[in-house]
Amino acid sequence: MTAPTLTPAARPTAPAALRAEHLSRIYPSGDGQVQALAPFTHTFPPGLTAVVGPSGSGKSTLLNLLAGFDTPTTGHVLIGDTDLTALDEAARADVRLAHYGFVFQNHNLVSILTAQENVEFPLTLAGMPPRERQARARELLAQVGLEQRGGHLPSQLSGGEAQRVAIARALARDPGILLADEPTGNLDTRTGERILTLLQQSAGAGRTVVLITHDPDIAALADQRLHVRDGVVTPD
Ligand SMILES: Nc1ncnc2c1ncn2[C@@H]1O[C@H](COP(=O)(O)OP(=O)(O)OP(=O)(O)O)[C@@H](O)[C@H]1O
Repeated sequence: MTAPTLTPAARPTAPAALRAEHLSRIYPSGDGQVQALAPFTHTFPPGLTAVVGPSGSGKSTLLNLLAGFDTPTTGHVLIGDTDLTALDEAARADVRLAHYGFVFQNHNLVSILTAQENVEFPLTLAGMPPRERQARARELLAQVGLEQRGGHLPSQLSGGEAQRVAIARALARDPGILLADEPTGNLDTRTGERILTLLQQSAGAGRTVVLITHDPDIAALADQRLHVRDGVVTPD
């Protein structure tokens, strides 16, 4: 099978600049505390940024803060002119829907929905009419090479196929920012490379893609790398 390609239809209309300013996170730990992320300032450029580092170094902490899933101890996350950290949860959820797509290690597809329905789901939430969203979901599944699998449930898909559906779903609303937490972690090398190709194409379409990976070979293919060690983030 030839490698799937993402067409211009999957491009975000207005890429949003993602910036961390003096972002840090301290968690309570027993009687003391752990600095999961030391103060970190960085503008994420459009393209693919790999976040690498040993287990427990702070990678997920950083991603959760960038997504607004967690509240920083200090600092801000800026999406263009919007300060995500200054918003309440409802407003953060709106910003996430408008600007972010997410891909997780365990694809997080809804088990009782078909691949097609999973991709349609965010479009349903956005109020897109049925015919339009069905066509959009079909197009996205074709772009990830799964036009024949729309009627399959997640349990009827391989791990790599399910992850491709998850990418199609993440791209459904043309987000400017795609955050991916170990999306290749459960996959064999070849399947992982195929997922990486899709992420690279997403990034090539003008998105800001941030990818957590343990795999140095995958990190080497990113446009830039952030190395995390004991909560300290250092660019290449
Ligand atoms: N909710 C929390 N409460 C307390 N400590 C936490 C919490 N989340 C993370 N930590 C701690 O913060 C540090 C960084 O954790 P984090 O999950 O960000 O690492 P990671 O690099 O993503 O690890 P892995 O690669 O194993 O997923 C660790 O010491 C972890 O135990």
